[in-house]
Amino acid sequence: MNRGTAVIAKSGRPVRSATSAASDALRGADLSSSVLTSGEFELFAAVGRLRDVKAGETLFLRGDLGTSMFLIERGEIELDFGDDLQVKRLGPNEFFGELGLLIGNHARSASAVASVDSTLFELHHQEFEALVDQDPGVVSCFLRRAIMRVVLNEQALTRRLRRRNHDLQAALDSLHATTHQLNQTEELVRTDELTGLYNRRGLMLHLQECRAIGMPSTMGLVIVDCDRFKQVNDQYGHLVGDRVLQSIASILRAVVGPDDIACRLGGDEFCLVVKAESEDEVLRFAHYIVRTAQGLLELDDGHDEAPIICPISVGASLVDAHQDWNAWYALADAALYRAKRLGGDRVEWQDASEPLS
Ligand SMILES: Nc1nc2c(ncn2[C@@H]2O[C@H](COP(=O)(O)OP(=O)(O)OP(=O)(O)O)[C@@H](O)[C@H]2O)c(=O)[nH]1
Repeated sequence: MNRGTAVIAKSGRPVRSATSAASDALRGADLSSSVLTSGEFELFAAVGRLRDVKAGETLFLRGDLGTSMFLIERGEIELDFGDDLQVKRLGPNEFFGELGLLIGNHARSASAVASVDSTLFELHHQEFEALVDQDPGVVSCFLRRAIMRVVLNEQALTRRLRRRNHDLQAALDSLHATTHQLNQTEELVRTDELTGLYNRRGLMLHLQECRAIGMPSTMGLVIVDCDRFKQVNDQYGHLVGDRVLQSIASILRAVVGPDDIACRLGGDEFCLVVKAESEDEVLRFAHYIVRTAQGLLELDDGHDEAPIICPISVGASLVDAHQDWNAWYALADAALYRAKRLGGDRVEWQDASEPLS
């Protein structure tokens, strides 16, 4: 060991004795700082190769394999770690690239570019080895500083990852809440507020979706319309009218299966779109609705109180899935029109093959 002998300065600058540099380095050194003590700096500078770099000059790029470390004597170096990580700026007496020196052929974790004209010292492995012999005290102090820097960087990275995780979780939660709200809004947009059935918009969207995934070639359409409903409103008031509409909605809800749709088209007009292949199947739905309303009317009969139901007319038809809603509606509406003309409180059928009356 050459403790106490003068260090040969590659840069040609005067150097203090290694012993004084070592004690200087150890005395009051803040090991968490990347700023070297003057003792450390002088010792490293003494063996390092002097390099002048111009503003904008690249020392190395992220991913390059490095074998040397740098000390900054003058100027400023920017370390760019890529992605959205903050650019680090190092100034006089700071060092960087030490893992390249200590590990050898270490992939640089940042790109180093001079932001202004700068003077650096570059240390390779053999120069560092020489220092180990000359002043193990300073080298050990430097190694502790380097390890501390790795640990601090790792802690900062862990903190950043935790924060990012937390932000990601918060973003996911808010995405969940927004999706939930959107679903609820979409549900509201598709639903009739008074009865909870699909509204016309909901029905159209639903049919669009059914067409997209493929629907059976025939369906049953049943249109339901209250008879003389205006009189209910006029005689008992709007709220009673509302309750009658809700009763009809309940009847429709009770008859539909999972593949059928019950909808309030508007005002006192409702419809059912049901999975059906024959006239009988569709008529079963239609007669059930009218009979249920008639049954409730009989219960209501003789009471002076406000009605919970009114007579209803129904038009029904088998419709071709390839035709559009207007064609479907024209068929069932022709049957409904006939039911109304015949005095209401009944079911009428319209065959697709017969002319609309
Ligand atoms: N209570 C209530 N009434 C409504 C609502 N929407 C529409 N109406 C009323 O429903 C009535 C429908 O009247 P019309 O189309 O003449 O039907 P109707 O009196 O049943 O006549 P017919 O169908 O020919 O027997 C109107 O008076 C509307 O004001 C609602 O949400 N609640």
